[in-house]
Amino acid sequence: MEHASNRLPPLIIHRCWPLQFPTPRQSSTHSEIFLSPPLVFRLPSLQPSLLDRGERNLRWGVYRHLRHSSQLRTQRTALEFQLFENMAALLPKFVDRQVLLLHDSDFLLQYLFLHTDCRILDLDMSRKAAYGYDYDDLYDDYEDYEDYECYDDGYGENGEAAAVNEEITKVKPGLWRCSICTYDNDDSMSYCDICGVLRYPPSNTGKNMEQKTVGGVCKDSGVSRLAKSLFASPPRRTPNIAVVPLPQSFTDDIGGGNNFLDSASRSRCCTSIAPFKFDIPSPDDVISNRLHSTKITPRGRLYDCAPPGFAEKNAATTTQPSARQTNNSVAFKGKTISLEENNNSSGERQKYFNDTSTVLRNNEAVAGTSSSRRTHSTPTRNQKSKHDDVGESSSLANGAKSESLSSSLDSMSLNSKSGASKPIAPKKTLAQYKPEKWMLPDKEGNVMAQLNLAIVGHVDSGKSTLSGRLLHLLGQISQKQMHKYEKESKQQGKGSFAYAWALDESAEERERGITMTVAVAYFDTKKYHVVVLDSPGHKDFVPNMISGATQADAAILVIDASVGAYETGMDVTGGQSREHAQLIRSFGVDQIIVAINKMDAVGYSKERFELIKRQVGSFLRQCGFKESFISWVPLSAMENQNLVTAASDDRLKL
Ligand SMILES: Nc1nc2c(ncn2[C@@H]2O[C@H](COP(=O)(O)OP(=O)(O)OP(=O)(O)O)[C@@H](O)[C@H]2O)c(=O)[nH]1
Repeated sequence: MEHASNRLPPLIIHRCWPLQFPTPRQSSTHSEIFLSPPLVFRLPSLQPSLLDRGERNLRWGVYRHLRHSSQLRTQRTALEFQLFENMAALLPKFVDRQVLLLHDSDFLLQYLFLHTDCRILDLDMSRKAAYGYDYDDLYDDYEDYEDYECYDDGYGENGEAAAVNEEITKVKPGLWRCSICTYDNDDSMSYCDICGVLRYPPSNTGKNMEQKTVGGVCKDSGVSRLAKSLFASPPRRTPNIAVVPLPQSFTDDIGGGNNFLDSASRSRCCTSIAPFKFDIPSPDDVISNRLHSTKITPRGRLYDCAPPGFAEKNAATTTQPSARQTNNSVAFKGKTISLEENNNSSGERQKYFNDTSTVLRNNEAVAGTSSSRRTHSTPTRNQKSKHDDVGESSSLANGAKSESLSSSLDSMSLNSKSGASKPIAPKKTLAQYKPEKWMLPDKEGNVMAQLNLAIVGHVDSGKSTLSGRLLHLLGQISQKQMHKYEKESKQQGKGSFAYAWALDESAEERERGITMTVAVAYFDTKKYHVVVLDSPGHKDFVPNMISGATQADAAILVIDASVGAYETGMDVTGGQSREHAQLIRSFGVDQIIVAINKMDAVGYSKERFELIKRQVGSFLRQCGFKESFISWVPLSAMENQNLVTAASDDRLKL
């Protein structure tokens, strides 16, 4: 066995809560690295092109292939790649031993302890007892970590971990385990019966996704920037860090070497945000049956990452799996893109979409009918609203109309001096859309990769409202259900939260008017099963937010443009806009849409938008986001500006 110590200096591994990463130290005698064990470990060398330090180099596809491999995540530090290189040599042995079946990083730590000269500083006392690790009192200041008991992965003081984990990870024949909520589904299910997450790997691989084309997406339609961002793939990335290639045995082990890696990377890792797929509108009852919102439950993987007590704490306010049958709401975290973006041929946005046009060009998307357990029906066409939604739905259904909608407001401009926008009452009816061709599901293919999309941002920035509104516009929330939310929220004197109620399901969340747990919803695009992770914005629930963020492939950062609220969110001493952006990036998310919400509250001021864009952009670049991976969208979730369709208010046209 080749010991990593042959190639690397002794390594001290610190385990710590992700928010407490200190600066690693390196001396001539040893190196240090800080690991956040419950989070995602970026396996090295799985695909060289993904090994840019700033990139997310491993996605869930790989995890799933490795049968729910260890969850371990390293902070990006100068030393990270030392561990990566080390792991490149170690991983084949891991796979051989099937230790990747285990759920936590302890096996890695144990392995390194046993087979290398690494000095392992494990901050979990019980494990220290079990493994006999040395403990250095110098690091007592990490005692906070011990508060997070939910990080316990089953390793008891009696060293029964392996047996426990083996039992946990064992899936009975005829079942498959959801990677998100860990529910054991019947083999016939393509989606998790509890949380709706796409089965991966699929039971029926179907046609090669590469054979699908998505040409012409959004070209002519009135689709907004938000929708387009969801369709778009980011620019191709160029690796800038040399990588030690994996031994052949490892690539063989994980499923066919390059073929697998290519496949995994295509579907999961690197390049594309899925083509956006709108479910075909359907009658209320069908919608009710099709859609559901669920919180990630204590049994779910997300809670594995939360501090101890959170699972229990949130159990009371968490929608249990059964709630799926009674609640039609679906959490959607969306990106907003303006129609204008569609027609804009200049500037960054155009560049972005030029860069990201691969998917768009190829997409003839198709939406929403991929779920085998869903019932599809012909869209109803008799429920058109007289409200704005109708116009938007019309423009969504027929791209040509979007221009006329826009041109009808040509006299307006994005200027604060033009005054506050005319208040528009929340829409009361469900728009029924006639889906465009690109919205329709890919009937030819039956396999979709999964894209996890997190919605993050400061408390009260409008994340849930934006999500609920989008779901409504997309026909994912029925008219009947929306009326119910409106009625109930008004009865509680919280009428403005009607859309948020689609996501904030628990009594406590509704009472307090804040999201407390991550809401999960989904929708399908032609090639992707998009899982929406609606994160709480209150700082008290950062661990919950993290639990969602660690799953994310892409994110929408919602910024409240209101005077005072924006500044608070960006405050260095607790602004959650800042913290969420940092966290999202540190968890490997590099594609982000900044949704500058509540533009109505600042009179759709272009100056305000530009100010926020400049300041937040600067901060995001500091966080490590690349300019080309950031998309900016001014919008008003409440007034339905720049969501699914282009803004009807010219002041929002950039
Ligand atoms: N004026 C205006 N108010 C909005 C807009 N979007 C949301 N709001 C209001 O902002 C308040 C908070 O909205 P939420 O959707 O609950 O915000 P959130 O970010 O989900 O809140 P947390 O999940 O608790 O962080 C509600 O009263 C909404 O009505 C908008 O576009 N314009």
